[in-house]
Amino acid sequence: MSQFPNGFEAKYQQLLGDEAASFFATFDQPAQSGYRTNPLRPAVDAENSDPQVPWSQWGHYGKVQGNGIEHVSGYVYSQEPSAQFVATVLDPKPGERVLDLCAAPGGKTTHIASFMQGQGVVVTNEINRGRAKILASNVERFGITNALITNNDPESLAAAWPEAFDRILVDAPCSGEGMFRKDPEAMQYWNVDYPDECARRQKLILQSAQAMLRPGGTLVYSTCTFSPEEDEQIASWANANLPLNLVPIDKDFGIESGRPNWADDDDAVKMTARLWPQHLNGEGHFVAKFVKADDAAIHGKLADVGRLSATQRKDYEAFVKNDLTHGLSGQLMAIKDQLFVVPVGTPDWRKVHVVRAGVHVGTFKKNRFEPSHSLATALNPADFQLSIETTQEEYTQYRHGDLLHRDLPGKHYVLLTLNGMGYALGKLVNGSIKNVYPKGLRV
Ligand SMILES: C[S@@+](CC[C@H](N)C(=O)[O-])C[C@H]1O[C@@H](n2cnc3c(N)ncnc32)[C@H](O)[C@@H]1O
Repeated sequence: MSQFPNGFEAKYQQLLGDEAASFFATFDQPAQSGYRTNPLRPAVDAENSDPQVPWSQWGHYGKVQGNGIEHVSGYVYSQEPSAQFVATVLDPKPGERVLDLCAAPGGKTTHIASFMQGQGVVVTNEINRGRAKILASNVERFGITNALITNNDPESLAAAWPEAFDRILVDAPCSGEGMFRKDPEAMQYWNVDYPDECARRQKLILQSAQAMLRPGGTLVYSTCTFSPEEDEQIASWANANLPLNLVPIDKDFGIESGRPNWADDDDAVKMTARLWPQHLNGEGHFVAKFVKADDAAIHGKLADVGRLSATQRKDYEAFVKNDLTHGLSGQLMAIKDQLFVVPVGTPDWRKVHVVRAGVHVGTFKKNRFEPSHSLATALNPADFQLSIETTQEEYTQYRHGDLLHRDLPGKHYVLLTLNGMGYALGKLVNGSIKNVYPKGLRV
């Protein structure tokens, strides 16, 4: 049997009774790994023999290679199977404005964006600055073009954006018991009082989160812990004390209801969902879904984006005409010599700390426009006039910083691909493909 922190075993023995033995036995089994394929990318390999995660549209069991082209080019995202239930319950729709409040490293954000198909806005926030940067790089790698990435505490966001969102996900910081099997180091923070400590923070986060939800909007609260203090008891508290009403979650495939006897016999928590490792192939998770009373349109101002000068517009349009198959969708925004495209409907961000808005399109130089590496991840081969397939050897050489050659005329920014998957821009000039791979990314 695994080495648990003091008090953990006794607590779950008492809570689970007869079921405790099968629960503890799961800790001697390997953790379940999974990944999702990316519907924002073209289906380059429709045949996938890895078994499907039953509750997740794009989900499969299996491991992703960190340095493989599928991961580097954002065709897959590694995510534990139970975690894939959360955005499925949130059920975001194209065109909506969605907030992922506790978002790094970006597992749920990339899943949310998969449902939104590039339409609407996903505001993805992370309180921790270092983790917000990791979130930004994962958003970019996955080819998400309709995101506003922010780095704020929930209270400041609530002050800036009252009732501004159709859907909100609170994937709360928690005691992480459901991850003990996957990452035994997570146990070191645990003590018998830790769940109560986390619950106090979760209540504060939920208070701010509900203030940002429009009437009639949907809020999903999730944790990766087993502790009733952070699961059923938080759901019951929010249902009773915030303007949020629990709504039922469809449960199948061994997913169970929350347990009323762990929340003062509040029957409403039967509407919540628990994923237990002894009942399905996945780690421990808890999910509750709420709707805010009354229906109404989104409130709040929209971002005022910087307009392009006539010269900038001409240079950008020349680039689109020469190198892309169509203009970029969204609102173009110039900040000095930098060009961005931000999603239509982005809320006014003047009072929040933005890490990245939409996609960095490129830089205006004297009489020309230089596209950014971000376009290699934001766009797909069909969006470029020319995409050039490379060999595995050329892929390694180019990512190292070398020049490539092709017997092709003209001057174009091209997308370089491996197995049909884009990984970098190249600058084709009369047969030479000049290396424009960012120096910081070279390997
Ligand atoms: C469970 S993790 C999020 C995982 C992420 N949703 C995903 O799917 O990849 C919780 C996040 O909440 C952040 N966090 C910690 N304290 C917070 C607070 N007081 N308010 C908001 N977020 C907080 C953590 O930095 C962490 O990134």
